[in-house]
Amino acid sequence: MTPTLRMQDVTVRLGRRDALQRVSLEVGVGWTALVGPNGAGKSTLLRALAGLQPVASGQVTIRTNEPGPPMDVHRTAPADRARLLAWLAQQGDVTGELTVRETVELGRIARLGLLGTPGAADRTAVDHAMALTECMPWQHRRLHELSGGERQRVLLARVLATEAPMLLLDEPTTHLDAPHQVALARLFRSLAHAPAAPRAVLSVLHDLPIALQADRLLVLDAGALQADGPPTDPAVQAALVRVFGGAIRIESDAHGRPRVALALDLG
Ligand SMILES: Nc1ncnc2c1ncn2[C@@H]1O[C@H](COP(=O)(O)OP(=O)(O)OP(=O)(O)O)[C@@H](O)[C@H]1O
Repeated sequence: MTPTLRMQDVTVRLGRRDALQRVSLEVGVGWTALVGPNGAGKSTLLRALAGLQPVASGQVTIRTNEPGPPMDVHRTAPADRARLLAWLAQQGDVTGELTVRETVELGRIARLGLLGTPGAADRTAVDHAMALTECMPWQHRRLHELSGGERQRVLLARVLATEAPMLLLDEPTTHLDAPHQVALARLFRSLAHAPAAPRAVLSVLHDLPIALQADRLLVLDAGALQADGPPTDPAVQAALVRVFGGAIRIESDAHGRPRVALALDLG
């Protein structure tokens, strides 16, 4: 069973303001996109779900198929958490001196712990993650020798190498060109719906055309959840237009599927 993350009535205080205000939601199997304007609290919400951001009130719990009550994510040991969920930071957090392969291997070390010895399964997971993100050709290059988009794909490979059932991805499409954004959207959908081991994929996205391909949208504004549902839900679409201040329009394509357009009236 894929684990489920549950956020109950969570408030996060940053400085003098509430970056999250009494947010409740559940994240389970499927591809969920978290969207909202700059400063809405998306990264804060993702960090709180990952147990990396202390909360002022409320609780985040993980339910697995282990017997017993759900675990409080903020009280779970880092190595146990790493087996359940993987997090892609908004700003790359690894040194540029490492090679691409060494960087992707860090994803396995988080899972093994520093004293664990990598084996054949670890090498296979690293190779597979690099193949999925098309990083294999640069495996011996150092991170600082890569372009922004190439580096982003390596950091994503590190997350995929963990083989964690829950992926929390903060702006995974940053720096990517259009073909690689589309490839990532396909990858998220296939990971979320893999018949043998479906995963929970939660991605913060500014690319609304890509976000509308997700199974579910969470619309956040000013630290509060404004809508939660599939992209076809009129309440979700209305919330999107509202939180982006009318800068976008939601239209229907020839098959009745929603698509987003920038309201490009420059006056
Ligand atoms: N360390 C901090 N101290 C005080 N306020 C902070 C701190 N970090 C973030 N904030 C504020 O908290 C709010 C939420 O920030 P957060 O990074 O979660 O937003 P976001 O939705 O991810 O934004 P973006 O789309 O720009 O990445 C913002 O108003 C931000 O200015």
